[in-house]
Formats: sequence, C-alpha cells, structure tokens
Amino acid sequence: MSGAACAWNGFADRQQLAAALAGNVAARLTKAIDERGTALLAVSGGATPAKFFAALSSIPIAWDKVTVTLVDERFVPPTSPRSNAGLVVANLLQDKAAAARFVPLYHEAASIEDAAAADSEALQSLTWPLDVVVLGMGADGHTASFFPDAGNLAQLLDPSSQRIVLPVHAPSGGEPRLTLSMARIVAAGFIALHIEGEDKRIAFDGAMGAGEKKPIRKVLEAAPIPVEVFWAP
Ligand SMILES: O=C(O)[C@H](O)[C@@H](O)[C@H](O)[C@H](O)COP(=O)(O)O
Repeated sequence: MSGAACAWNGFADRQQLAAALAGNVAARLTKAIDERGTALLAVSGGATPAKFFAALSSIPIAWDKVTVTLVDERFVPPTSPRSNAGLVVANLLQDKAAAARFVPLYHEAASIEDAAAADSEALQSLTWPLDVVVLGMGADGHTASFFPDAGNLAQLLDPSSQRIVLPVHAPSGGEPRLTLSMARIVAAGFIALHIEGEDKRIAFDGAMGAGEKKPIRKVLEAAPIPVEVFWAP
C-alpha cells in the first residue's frame, strides 16, 4: 500500500467497536480542548454510525467547547429521513453531547452550487484544522461524497483545493451532495474510517490492492498521518 498508510482496529462486535471508537474520539477532543480551548469534529452519516454516536454522546467531556459539523450531506432538509444532520441531531447531539455546537451543511438554496458556496463562506470561521474526522465508506469505495461516478471527481479528490465545501452530482449518490474537500479531511489530527460487515472489509481490501484507485485509497494516500480503520463483522 504505497503511501496509503492505515492502522487496522478489528473488533468482535459492533458494540465493542462503538465503545472503542467513541473513547478514542472523546480523548482526542479533550486533548484539543486542553491544547487550544476548543475542538472541531466532523462526522459522516449513513446507516453505520448510530451506535458510535450513542456511545460518544454519553461520554462526559467539555462538550460546550466542541463544534460538530458534517463530512458530507445530502441536499435535503433536516426533516428528511435522508438527512445526515437529522441523524446527528437525533443520535449524537443528545445526553452529554447536547451541549455541543452543531454546524450543518444543508441550507435552502437555488442550487447545490449556491449551497456549497454559502457553506464555504459560513465554515471559514470554524477553528480549522479538524481535530477529528470520522469517515464511512461505501461498498464502491466512496468516502465522504467522493463517489466514483461524480462528475467532478478530479476536483473532489484534489488535495490542493482551497474550497471547504464542494457540490457533488453523482448518480450513485442519490440526491446532489455537499462534501468537505479532500484538503480539509486529510488535515485532521485524527482520521478514523468506520466500516462494518464482511462486504465493507472485502471492499476496503480490494481498494487497497492493485488496480483502479478508488476514492478511499486516494484519501489514505493524501493523508499525512495513518488512517485508523475501525471494523467489526
Ligand atoms: O452521506 C453518507 O451516506 C455518508 O456520509 C457516506 O459517505 C457514508 O459514510 C457511506 O456512504 C457509508 O454509508 P453506510 O454507513 O450507510 O454504509
């Protein structure tokens, strides 16, 4: 895996993974707060993170000094069942973590391009770089909203892009998407990849092998630090 450094953290079951990942993330956030008085966390949506979110929400850290944002978002309002913001509010910003500040990506706009431009403006003021980013991965090797069939995939994967949020049109992604840029993701102090199930393990191994480089491989190669992979069957 030339240049694609990662550390594999395998767990017997998904509850043990959730507790371990939550403990790691909480420790990193607390370290950031101790060092700079604040912490910035970006999380992914989808079906995987709910147990992790619940475990993290119950850990008593200085949540009032934590800002939570999203790695990516579908272009839907928070009331939609497809909304990552809705998932985060309902599962992570509860219990102790209810005190955190949340900065969503979805805003009503005439187009996904307008929404991405507005986001890039609004997120300028966050305390970059991310202290923690938690990525997911699809069986097609996408992560964030870097879908292999995205029309602007080269721009999405460009580690030199100065943009914070980019628009995505990808047939396999469903609705148009908003995604943090590669540069913002790989600059994080701690990069976790949370995947579950045999299909995702096979997909990850395949992405790390020879052949066409999937987006997840490009992220691992662009990251200056090893990506911590958290996997359970
Ligand atoms: O908006 C999203 O869907 C996510 O941010 C996306 O990048 C997700 O992490 C993968 O698609 C895996 O999704 P599952 O957890 O549902 O398999």
